[in-house]
Amino acid sequence: MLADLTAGSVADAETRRQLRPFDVVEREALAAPAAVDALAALAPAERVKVIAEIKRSSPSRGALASIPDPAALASLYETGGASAISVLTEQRKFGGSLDDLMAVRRAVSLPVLRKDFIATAYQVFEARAAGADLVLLIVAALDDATLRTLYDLIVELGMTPLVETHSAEELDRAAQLGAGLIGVNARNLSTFELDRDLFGTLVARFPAGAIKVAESAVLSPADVAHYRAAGADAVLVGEALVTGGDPVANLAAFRAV
Ligand SMILES: O=P(O)(O)OC[C@@H](O)[C@@H](O)c1c[nH]c2ccccc12
Repeated sequence: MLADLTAGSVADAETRRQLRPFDVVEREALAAPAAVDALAALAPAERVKVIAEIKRSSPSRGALASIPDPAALASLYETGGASAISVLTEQRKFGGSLDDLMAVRRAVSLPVLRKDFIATAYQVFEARAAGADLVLLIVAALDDATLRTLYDLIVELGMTPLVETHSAEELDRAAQLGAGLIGVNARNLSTFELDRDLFGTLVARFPAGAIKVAESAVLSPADVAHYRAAGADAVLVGEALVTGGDPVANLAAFRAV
């Protein structure tokens, strides 16, 4: 599934490149307003930081929410105290787009994450041109050379990589990069199995100074407390916020942990 999602995202980017060639997107990326410092926004603090996600559907859960106005939802997330906004831009299974990201960019001053299956430089330049401040890199989807190349490009463009892992070996690969923002996804992106305890199992392997993000499977404040107790600096929440009614109230409850 992860290979299929990555191949699909790369293919869709290739289609876009036919209309907007690399040099055009590169020029737009270099002309974009400077990226926001995401590490400062997500730095460890007294209270857990929340990365609030805009996600319409997923392969594991199907349709979640139509989200006709992602900018309005992002504004509610900002009001609710989110520290960053994650925007799914993968279209085939998650119903997202770069248009969503650009709309969110115009609506909030928080750091914005491009959540997608990134495997090419073109996709990184697209993210910057659209106003992203962070870009997701999924360790399991990339070989070491590609991971290194894309990591360096994201940093070179002034953005922050969120390096996502799902095993000890992948966390060690993230540490090798010198990543300052590392996530552990409770969800296995190939089998969809969920393991909220994986973060706690791996927390000791985070490099000193890296910001520790627990991703997925937060359905209640108790889940946030579980990740916080295990050492998470931040949590990444999607489904519970897009399906759970009042996002401002939900965020307040998550942050009160
Ligand atoms: O909806 P949840 O269980 O709160 O999960 C959010 C987020 O962690 C999840 O959407 C996610 C984490 N890593 C990803 C990589 C690709 C697509 C999606 C994801």
